[in-house]
Amino acid sequence: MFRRAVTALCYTAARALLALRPHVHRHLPSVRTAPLLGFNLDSRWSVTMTWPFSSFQPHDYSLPNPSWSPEMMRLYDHYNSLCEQEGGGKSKAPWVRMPSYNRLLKYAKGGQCLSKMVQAKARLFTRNMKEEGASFEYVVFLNKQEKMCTCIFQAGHLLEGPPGYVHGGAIATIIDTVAGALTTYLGGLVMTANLTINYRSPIPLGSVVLVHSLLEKMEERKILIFCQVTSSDGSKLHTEATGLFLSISLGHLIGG
Ligand SMILES: CCCCCCCCCCCCCCCC(=O)SCCNC(=O)CCNC(=O)[C@H](O)C(C)(C)COP(=O)(O)OP(=O)(O)OC[C@H]1O[C@@H](n2cnc3c(N)ncnc32)[C@H](O)[C@@H]1OP(=O)(O)O
Repeated sequence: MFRRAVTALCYTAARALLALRPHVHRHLPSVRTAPLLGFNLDSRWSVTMTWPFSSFQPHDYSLPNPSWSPEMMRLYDHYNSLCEQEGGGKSKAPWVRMPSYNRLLKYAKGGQCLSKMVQAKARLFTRNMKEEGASFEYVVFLNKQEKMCTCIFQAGHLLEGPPGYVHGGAIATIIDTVAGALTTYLGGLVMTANLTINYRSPIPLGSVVLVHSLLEKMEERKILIFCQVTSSDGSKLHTEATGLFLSISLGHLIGG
């Protein structure tokens, strides 16, 4: 369901971008979408394709790869078993796995002065490492009923800060990503306005932790999120954070 919603969002955004930039126009099949960037928990979205840009299906990085540790796999299997299954099984299950690609918009203008070369090479920060297991390995599960996300995060060796532990900026990044995913689901296109982080205990490099992200308050364009990073068994608190996200227009993103 969420995958379809994200696809519809990407599709709608792509159409708007392409309308602004007719010289890159391509044929996009017709699709029934909700209003532009208007995610709604109760809406029923219907799309006839899985990827709006071409017949090429991008790699979904939220699926297991050989670098995932047994603990990562155990948690993945656990949350996956609580999910809606493709084809209708457990359709009432509140959890969905969120797919994750290394680009959000293929033709995003990305501000006013992004060159074609930069556009072509642009990649999502958390998905830009070719070597599996070297940096951010993660999968985000969304609970639609509880309006929360849980991310299973395995921190690779390139994320070192203090010797043997994860860099605080990398922790901030995964928190921003998980909270950003939740707020995108709740509020459409968003940007982080404020992130306040308390680092309570260091995260060992290579370990698997859980990043929980929960809606605290939603007031017009403002979405307030509470986050906790814990050890995989929940016994140790590593990090706490609050994030303020603001719904934005597509024009804000592309410098219009
Ligand atoms: C398209 C396909 C998508 C597919 C999707 C798939 C999901 C895949 C997930 C990936 C997840 C990645 C997640 C990365 C998320 C980033 O990393 S975003 C990058 C980092 N953030 C930025 O660069 C943002 C830079 N800042 C800005 O652009 C602007 O300041 C903002 C945040 C958009 C706000 O500007 P604005 O819209 O003009 O808002 P403004 O009118 O100033 O303020 C509105 C209200 O908010 C309040 N406010 C604004 N800023 C603040 C603040 N910092 N603190 C407190 N209050 C504030 C104001 O006081 C005002 O309040 P009221 O007066 O209404 O009560």
